[in-house]
Amino acid sequence: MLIETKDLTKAFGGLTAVDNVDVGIEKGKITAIIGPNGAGKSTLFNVISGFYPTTKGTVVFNGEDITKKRAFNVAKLGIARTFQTTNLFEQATVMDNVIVGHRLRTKSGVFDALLRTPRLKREERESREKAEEVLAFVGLTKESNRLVSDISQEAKKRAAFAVALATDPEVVFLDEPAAGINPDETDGLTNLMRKMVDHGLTVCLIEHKMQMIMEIADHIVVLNQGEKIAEGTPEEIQNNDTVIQAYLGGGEDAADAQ
Ligand SMILES: Nc1ncnc2c1ncn2[C@@H]1O[C@H](COP(=O)(O)OP(=O)(O)OP(=O)(O)O)[C@@H](O)[C@H]1O
Repeated sequence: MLIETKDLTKAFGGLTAVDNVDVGIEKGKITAIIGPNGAGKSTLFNVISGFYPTTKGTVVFNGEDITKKRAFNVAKLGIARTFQTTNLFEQATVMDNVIVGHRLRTKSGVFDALLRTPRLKREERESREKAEEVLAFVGLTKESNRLVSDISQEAKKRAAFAVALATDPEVVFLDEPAAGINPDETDGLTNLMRKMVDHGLTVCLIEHKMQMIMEIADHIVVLNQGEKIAEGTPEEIQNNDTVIQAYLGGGEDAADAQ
C-alpha cells in the first residue's frame, strides 16, 4: 500500500469526526471515499495530509510514519491535495497560480530574490516550464494567461488539479472535484483523473456523484458517522446492505447521488 492508516481518529471536543479508521490506498489506483454529509470524509483527508493533528492512530506513507508531520512537510513528501472550494487566487492568472504551487519544490529565499541570483533565475524558469507542462496536461494551455476570475467553473477545477500537479506529487487527494459542474464537464474531469493514473499517479477522491464514482473507482471506502462501514469494488459497494441502508437507500444523499 502507498498509504495506510491504522486506528486513525480525529476528535473535535466531544465529537469524533474520524473514528478508528483503517484505510489502504494502493499505488496507481483510484480510491474513492464516500459517505453521507458529515461522515468525516474531509476530516480524514485533513488528518492524512497533515492539516489537522491526529487524536490517535497512525498514517504511513511509502513505509514511513508521517502521522506527526504537518501539511507543508507532507506535501514535500509527495502528497498533494485540492479543496472543496477551489483554493485559487482569483485576481491572478492561471499560470501564476500554478507557479506558486511549484514553489514548494524550489529553494530560493529572500536574498536570492533581492540579489536576483542565478539560482533564482534558474528556479523561476523551471517553475514556469513546470507550470506550462501541467497546464498542457490538464488542457488549460489556452487559458494560462487569463485571470482565474474570468474562467469557467470547470476550468477552475482543472486549474486546481494543475496547482496540485505542479508540486510533483506521487498521490493526489481531490476533495469533491466534480461539485458544481455539469455531467459533460464531469466526464471531462473523469478522463483527466484516468490520465493522471495512466501517468503513474495515485488518486484518492471524495465525491458525492455516485455514477462517476462507480465508473471510475478501483476501490471504495464508505464512512458513516466517522466510522468505516464498508470497503470494496464498486460492485461490492453497490450490493452491500449496510451501505445501502446508511447511504444509498434513503434520505437526502440518496437523492443527491442520482
Ligand atoms: N474544524 C472542525 N471543528 C469542529 N468540528 C468539525 C471540524 N471539521 C469538521 N467537523 C465536524 O466533523 C464531522 C465530520 O465533518 P466532515 O466535514 O469531515 O464530513 P464530510 O463527510 O466531509 O461531510 P461533507 O460531505 O458534508 O463535506 C461533522 O460533524 C463536522 O461538523
